[in-house]
Amino acid sequence: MIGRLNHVAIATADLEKSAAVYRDLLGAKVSAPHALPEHGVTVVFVELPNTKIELLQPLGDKSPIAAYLEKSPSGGMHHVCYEVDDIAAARDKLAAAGARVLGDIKIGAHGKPVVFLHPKDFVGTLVELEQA
Ligand SMILES: CC[C@@H](C(=O)O)C(=O)SCCNC(=O)CCNC(=O)[C@H](O)C(C)(C)COP(=O)(O)OP(=O)(O)OC[C@H]1O[C@@H](n2cnc3c(N)ncnc32)[C@H](O)[C@@H]1OP(=O)(O)O
Ligand SMILES: [Co+2]
Repeated sequence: MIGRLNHVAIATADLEKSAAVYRDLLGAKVSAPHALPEHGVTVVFVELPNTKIELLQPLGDKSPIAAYLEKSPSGGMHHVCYEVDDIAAARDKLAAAGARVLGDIKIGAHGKPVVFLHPKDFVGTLVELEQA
């Protein structure tokens, strides 16, 4: 079902400082910050030759990454995103198998449909699916 690794997301309380680590220390191509109020995050994209890193900072008072940062104030790996050909079919198949699907399919940071799967059903890792 899953295809390419689309991105790995890292939660941070200080987006500017984290972007500087990737840009200035690691020498990566780093975007300007994009606010995504529908997702409750501001994101910076780090372009790597074979995938992307998303640096995420909470946006608004109901951010889905706020509780994570309370537990890990220095930040950390938040989710992995795999590409699928048909996101509705993937969601339905996983839900039928008993996996917890978190909310509805939404349009994600790359303008494509995305949906999240509960970390407790995926080896302790929050999984995002993105339609390729
Ligand atoms: C940039 C836009 C978009 C894109 O296109 O790429 C994005 O990536 S947006 C990214 C942010 N959006 C989301 O994360 C949406 C989905 N997330 C959620 O629905 C919630 O965050 C959650 C996963 C259900 C957790 O909700 P929360 O209120 O934080 O619940 P708990 O704190 O009670 O956590 C329950 C349980 O799960 C563990 N947990 C939580 N988050 C993670 C995580 N990221 N990775 C691994 N494990 C996680 C948490 O520790 C709890 O465990 P226990 O303490 O053992 O119960
Ligand atoms: Co993501």
